[in-house]
Amino acid sequence: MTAPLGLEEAQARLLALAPQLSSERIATEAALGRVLAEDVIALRTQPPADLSAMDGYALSGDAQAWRLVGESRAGLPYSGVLTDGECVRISTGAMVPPGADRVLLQEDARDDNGAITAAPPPPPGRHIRPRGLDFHAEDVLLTRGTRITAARLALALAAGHGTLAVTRRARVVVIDSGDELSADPAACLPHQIPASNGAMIAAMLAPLDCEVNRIGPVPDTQAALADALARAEDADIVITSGGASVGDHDLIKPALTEWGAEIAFWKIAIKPGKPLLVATRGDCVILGLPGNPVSSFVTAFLFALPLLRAAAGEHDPFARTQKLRTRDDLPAVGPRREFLRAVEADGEVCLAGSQDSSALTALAAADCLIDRPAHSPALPAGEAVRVFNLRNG
Ligand SMILES: Nc1nc2c(c(=O)[nH]1)N[C@H]1C(S)=C(S)[C@@H](COP(=O)(O)OP(=O)(O)OC[C@H]3O[C@@H](n4cnc5c(N)ncnc54)[C@H](O)[C@@H]3O)O[C@H]1N2
Ligand code: MOO
Repeated sequence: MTAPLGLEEAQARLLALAPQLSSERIATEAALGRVLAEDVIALRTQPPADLSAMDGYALSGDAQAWRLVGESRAGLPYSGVLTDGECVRISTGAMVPPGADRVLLQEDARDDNGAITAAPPPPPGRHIRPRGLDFHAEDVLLTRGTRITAARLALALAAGHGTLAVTRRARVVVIDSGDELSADPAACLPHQIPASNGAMIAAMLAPLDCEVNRIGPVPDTQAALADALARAEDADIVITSGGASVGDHDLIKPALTEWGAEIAFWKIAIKPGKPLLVATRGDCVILGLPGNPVSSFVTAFLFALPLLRAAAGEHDPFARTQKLRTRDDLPAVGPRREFLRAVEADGEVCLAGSQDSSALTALAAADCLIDRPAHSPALPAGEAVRVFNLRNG
């Protein structure tokens, strides 16, 4: 039997298998959460002209008083050219007329029958946003592989893009498996538990904007699993949970083999999450997550999310980590690298409760995972530890 793989080696082997999704062109307004398939290059300059940053008066030159000759409104510019000693009323976002070189704040202005005086007089350039302050036509604003956030969506629109080329949505099938699982959490018999992993995994994938099709709970028979897998023919990625271990009723591995999948690797030296199984069938990648809910969560976080980000072509598919001080004494670590459920407060971390791989209460309280290397000795409170932030998804 081969030894369980280390985390980074397993992640690298998985990402090397990631399907490369094709691209499609969609409305920019619909692109939230999608990944750019090409660079976004500015089609226009922003602002397109010198604009006023304040409501007030656009002045021409230094003077004791400026003669009011008109108005420049946002979307309705003044059509003339100002000469020294002239001014126009101007609103925020309106074009500064040719000849004007500064803007006087309305609150600092006095209007004596069209003679505008200033206290204090503004220096040249004051309150003018110069043309191109934000970006110029032809600037590369966003690069291929960037995921669209609300701000990036606004930037693409401002740059003149009504549509964007993005990676198509991954088709993901999520399968719950286990004889003990009840589909209805409100109608659970004493020998049953509610199926919760599939919904949890789908919720973790939601920010990555995939097409998720849920199947199950599927009973622990090879025929039932074969039926479920047959429904996943079109999937780019199949994620199962449960049945990944070595018990007599852990049938994911044989069911995958029967389906024609090839096992790429099985078992990772991490806790929780040891029985993770990875297989391929054509371009489809199958992740067999362990059934314990926390093991399912941690392996989805460390493997499924990076796999989907990589399939979409995202630059950096891995979650970010930071170093924080632990407020609790941490126990020694065995041969498996451990991911402890923890809560961050004021730049420190403390354990979130039971570290059993079935304990959803601690997972639900946690907002980060403390990463403890295999074979680490016990660590006293106050020492620095590496932490994965779960808020980053
Ligand atoms: N002899 C050994 N036994 C086990 C080993 C081992 O190496 N040798 N590994 C243990 C580890 S580590 C884990 S993790 C679990 C994983 O087992 P499975 O992936 O086969 O999961 P199941 O046995 O099917 O279920 C485990 C546990 O999780 C609950 N479960 C399963 N699916 C769901 C779901 N969709 N929603 C909610 N809860 C679910 C299930 O009821 C079980 O309680 O194996 C150890 N055993
Ligand atoms: O992965 Mo298992 O949850 O380590 O017990």
